[in-house]
Amino acid sequence: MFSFFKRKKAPAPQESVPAQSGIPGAPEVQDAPEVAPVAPTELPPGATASGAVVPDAVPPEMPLRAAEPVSEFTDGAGPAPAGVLTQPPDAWSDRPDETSDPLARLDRSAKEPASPESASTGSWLGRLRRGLSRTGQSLGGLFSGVKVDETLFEELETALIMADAGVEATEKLLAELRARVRRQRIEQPEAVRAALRDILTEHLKVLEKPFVVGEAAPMVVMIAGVNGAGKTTSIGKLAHALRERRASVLLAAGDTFRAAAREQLVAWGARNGVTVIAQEGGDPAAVAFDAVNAGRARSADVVLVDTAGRLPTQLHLMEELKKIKRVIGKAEASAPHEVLLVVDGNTGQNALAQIRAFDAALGLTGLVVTKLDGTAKGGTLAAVAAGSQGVRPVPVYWIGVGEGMQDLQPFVAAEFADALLGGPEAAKG
Ligand SMILES: Nc1nc2c(ncn2[C@@H]2O[C@H](COP(=O)(O)OP(=O)(O)OP(=O)(O)O)[C@@H](O)[C@H]2O)c(=O)[nH]1
Repeated sequence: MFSFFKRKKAPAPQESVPAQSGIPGAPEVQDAPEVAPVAPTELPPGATASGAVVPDAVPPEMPLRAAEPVSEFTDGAGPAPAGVLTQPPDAWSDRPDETSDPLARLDRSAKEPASPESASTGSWLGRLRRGLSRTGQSLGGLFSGVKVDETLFEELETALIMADAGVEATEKLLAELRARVRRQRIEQPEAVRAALRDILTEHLKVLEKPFVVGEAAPMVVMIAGVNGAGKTTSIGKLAHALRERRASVLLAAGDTFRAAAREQLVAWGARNGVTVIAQEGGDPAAVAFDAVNAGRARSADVVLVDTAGRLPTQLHLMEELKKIKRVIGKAEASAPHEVLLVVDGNTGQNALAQIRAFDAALGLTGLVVTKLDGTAKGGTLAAVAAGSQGVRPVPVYWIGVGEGMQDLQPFVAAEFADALLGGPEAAKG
C-alpha cells in the first residue's frame, strides 16, 4: 500500500501556467496527423536517464522504425534536441523516505498544506460557490420571501432543468422534495432549501469516491477528453496534489500532436519538480509505454499519461485512444489503473454524450470536472448521478475550480450541493 511521506516538504507551488488562448467553449478540432509508430525506449531498473535507450519489449502492434528516443524534461527549458535523453537534475532525489504511515486515500485530510492558499479550504470552496452561483442564482434565489406552494415547486423544476440537471434527476429530486415537505409539514422556504440540499447530497453521493493511491506501483492514470476540456491543466494540478501528499509522480506527454500541449506539460512538470517523458511527434502510445517503464524503473508512485483532445465522433482518434490503453497494458499488465475523463463543467448535457462515448471506448474509472468556478450548468452532475440518457454514473474524483495549482479539489457531494443551492452558507464562501 502507498504510504505518505512526512520527512521532506514538497516544493512550494508556484504561479499558474498562462492560460491557453481561445480554447474554452469553442474548441478548435483538428485531426491528428498520420503518425508513424516509433519504438518505445525503456529505462532499465536502476539506470540513469542518460543514454539508457533500450528498445526492447516493443508491443507487436507498434512496428519498429528508427527509434526516436523519448526525452525527459525536468527544468521546463523546453524540448531537448531530438535523440537525446536529458539527464534530469536528480529528479527523484527529493523523493522522501517512506514512513510507516499507511494512509492509502488521497483526500484532503491526508494533506499537509504546503502554502497558505492550500491551507484555506474557504478559498477554493468560495470559488466553487461563487462559480456555481451562476447556476445557484436561479436555484438559490428562489427561496427568498416566497410561500411554500406549488408555484415554488414549479419554479424549482424550471431552474433545475435550466441548470442542466436533466429531466430524470429533476423529477426524482422534486418528487422526493414534495414528499418530504408534506411529511414534515415544512412551511418555511429556507427549510425547503435545506431539505433539497439534503436530497441533492444523497443523490450525488453515488459520484463521490476517494482517489486511492498505492495499490499498484506505479499507479498508471490515463487522462482523456475533448479538446480544451482542461486535461493538461488538470494533470498539472493533480501532480501538485500528489506531490503535496509526498507521492512521486512521472508525467507522460501523450499529446504528441500539439507541440504547445507538450510544452504546457513540461512547464507544469517544472513547477511541480517532476519529470516529464515527451517526444516530438511520433506515437502517443510509444510515449505512454516508455513512461510506464520509466515509472516502474524509478519506483514512481504515480504515472499520469496525458492524451490529445478529441471528439467522440472522430472515430480514428478514438481508436488511437484505445490503442494507447492497450499499449499501456503491454508495459504493465494491470495498467492503466485509472482511466479518467476530463469534462468541462460548462458543457451541460453534452457532457453525458461525452461520458457515454469515452466510457464505451475506454471503460472510464473516474471523471475530473473542470471550470466549476464559473458555470451556469452546475446541474449536469445531477444528470450524471441519475444515469440520464443511458450514462453510467462514473465517479467524480476531482473538480477544477480555477486555473491555479491549488484549484483541483476532491468532489464532495455535500459541498457541491451546498454551493449549487446557494443560501446563507454558500454566500459566506
Ligand atoms: N477557470 C478555469 N479554467 C480552467 C480550468 N481547468 C482548465 N482551465 C483552462 O482551460 C483551458 C484549456 O485547458 P487545457 O488544460 O489546455 O485543456 P486540454 O484539454 O489539455 O486541451 P487540448 O490539449 O487542446 O485538448 C486553459 O486556459 C486552462 O487554464 C478550471 O478548472 N477553471
